[in-house]
Amino acid sequence: MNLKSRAKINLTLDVLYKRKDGYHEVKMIMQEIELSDNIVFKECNKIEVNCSHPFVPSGSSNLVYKAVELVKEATGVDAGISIEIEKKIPVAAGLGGGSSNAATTIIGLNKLWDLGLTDQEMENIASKLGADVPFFVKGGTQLATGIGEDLTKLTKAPKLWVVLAKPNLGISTKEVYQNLDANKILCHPKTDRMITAIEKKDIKEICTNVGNVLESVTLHRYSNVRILKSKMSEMGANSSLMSGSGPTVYGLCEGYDKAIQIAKGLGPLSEEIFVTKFV
Ligand SMILES: C[C@](O)(CO)[C@H](O)COP(=O)(O)OP(=O)(O)OC[C@H]1O[C@@H](n2ccc(N)nc2=O)[C@H](O)[C@@H]1O
Ligand SMILES: Nc1ncnc2c1ncn2[C@@H]1O[C@H](COP(=O)(O)OP(=O)(O)OP(=O)(O)O)[C@@H](O)[C@H]1O
Repeated sequence: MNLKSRAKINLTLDVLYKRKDGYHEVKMIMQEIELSDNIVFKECNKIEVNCSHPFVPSGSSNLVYKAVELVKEATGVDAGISIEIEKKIPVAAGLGGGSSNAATTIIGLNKLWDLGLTDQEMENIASKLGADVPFFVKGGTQLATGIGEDLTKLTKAPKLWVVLAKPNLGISTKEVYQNLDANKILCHPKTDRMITAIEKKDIKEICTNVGNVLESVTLHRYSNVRILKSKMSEMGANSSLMSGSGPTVYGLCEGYDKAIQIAKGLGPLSEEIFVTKFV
């Protein structure tokens, strides 16, 4: 069996405060995009996870392996599986690639092993793997609160093209959160306005209200992320923003031709550029 494992961007990402457990209380709107990895499931008598990407581990330290173990633990199934991850989503990029692979694994095993898990049960398993993982069980457009695991599905957002540009550096999400002072955030995104804009399918308002407080950490540190963001807007994207903890920057466009034009223009500045769209 083959399943697509799609990436996400953060349309908004607000941090409300730092919790006692070290995590941050967030309020963010996540959007699934078409850019995807391919996950191949094959019958096997033990757990095997392989990925040929140089920065992604094979074997037991891969999030996918951990997802298989958790599904087995939660359901009592005694079976093996061989999983191959064909990577296209840039790694350590702010696009949730590993989280998506883990969620797709839970969904895939639920089908293959006929487990009858509900979305809520799959989200509960997913939340043990990472803050971003539960989102990918249902995908689409969702409001995420808590550390990212309290999810509310929103109306489907209107179709927008997305130009993604990933500078040649990997970023640790943990470090970015550690370097954020939640008491000194100057500008919080207007999440509620974004929700209304999505409900009304108001593209102009959606593009006006994107915002990510983690930009204050990553843009401050890396000039190439700053440059990519401003180039996207200069070249005519309706808006541009960093996704997650970065370093990927995205530009939103109403038309495919504009998105392609921007992607071509960014060519010399970034090795990994993709044109994709909202799911
Ligand atoms: C930046 C985002 O990708 C936005 O969607 C997420 O908030 C991060 O999600 P993620 O990568 O799945 O995060 P995890 O793997 O659970 O956590 C990585 C590290 O990020 C920090 N972390 C994560 C989520 C959160 N709400 N507060 C945090 O402080 C913690 O230090 C944690 O050790
Ligand atoms: N299946 C996987 N796919 C990608 N990375 C994985 C996987 N399993 C473990 N990892 C490790 O997780 C780290 C983060 O990779 P990932 O691509 O998920 O980051 P990200 O896009 O920044 O995630 P997020 O947006 O959730 O913070 C990488 O350094 C990688 O080695």
